Amino acid sequence: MVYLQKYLEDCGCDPDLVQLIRLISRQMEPIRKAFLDNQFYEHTLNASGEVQAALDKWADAHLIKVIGESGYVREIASEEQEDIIRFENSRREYAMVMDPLDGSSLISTNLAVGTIVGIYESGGVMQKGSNLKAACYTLFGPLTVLVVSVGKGVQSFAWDPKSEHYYLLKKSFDIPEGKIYGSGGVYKDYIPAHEKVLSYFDEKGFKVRYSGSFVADCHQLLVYGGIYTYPALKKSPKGKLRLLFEANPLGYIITQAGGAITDGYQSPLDIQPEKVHQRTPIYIGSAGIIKKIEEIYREQ
Ligand SMILES: O=P(O)(O)OC[C@H]1O[C@](O)(COP(=O)(O)O)[C@@H](O)[C@@H]1O
Ligand SMILES: [Mg+2]
Ligand SMILES: [Mg+2]
Repeated sequence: MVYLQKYLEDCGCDPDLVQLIRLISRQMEPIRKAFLDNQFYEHTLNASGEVQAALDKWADAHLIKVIGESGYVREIASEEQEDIIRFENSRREYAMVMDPLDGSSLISTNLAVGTIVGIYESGGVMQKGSNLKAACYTLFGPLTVLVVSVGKGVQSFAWDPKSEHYYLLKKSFDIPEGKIYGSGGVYKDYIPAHEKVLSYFDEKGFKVRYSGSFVADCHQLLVYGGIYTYPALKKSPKGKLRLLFEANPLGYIITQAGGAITDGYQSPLDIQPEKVHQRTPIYIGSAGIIKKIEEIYREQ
């Protein structure tokens, strides 16, 4: 069995980056254990104006504390924090963006949710996603699975509670041109370009697979191919998902697996962020389908 730390070291990762990814990965069991006592919703809103789940706040506070104390990270931007958090005493310049708990609306349904993290080597968090040094996410499903990319393709690791290690599950992913899709939003709010994209999916006989958890709906694309989308809507032209915490880390990983991401016109990975919590429309998944989606948008 190949364990996470050994695999990252064999990839030639900086030792502190190996330790940072390992430290992040080891917070997933405490987060998983916190599910039981954090099934309720708070009366507070996050910076995106969304009601916070107790687990959103628990995971956010836990990760900020542990990662902040590690000394590896200079800045953290979190979906659950209004402002960027700076650690003056950090001994390294890594900068981390995170969605501490993605899929919050599913916590009480026991469907798969996860934690999303992007890591920049230096230069702070307000950077293009194309500058990411590494990205990872966990999926709290039947297994606790960690999916990670350090720029050398994509690997998945499974948590083994007996040995208390993550061991290598799959050492590479190559996204096929699949025929499943999941679209956020409601029909009456769809813009004409998105309606045309959905008609294309129907013509091609695509099946709907949408759970309400971005990280879970994206993860399945690594295996089956296809598309996850939360598009621009009439009343919210930038869609729902956040550029820094959701689009960029998953866009980096899916691209590393031979897939692609677009907002309809360009890759969000090429967008210079202006606001910490800015949103972006997202189509993510099989590269050939993304190309077709951009053709449809160009024809509008
Ligand atoms: O409930 P909707 O409108 O379908 O939106 C679901 C989407 O919202 C999200 O839950 C937003 O993420 P958070 O749970 O981190 O806020 C995505 O995971 C998911 O794809
Ligand atoms: Mg999210
Ligand atoms: Mg979240």
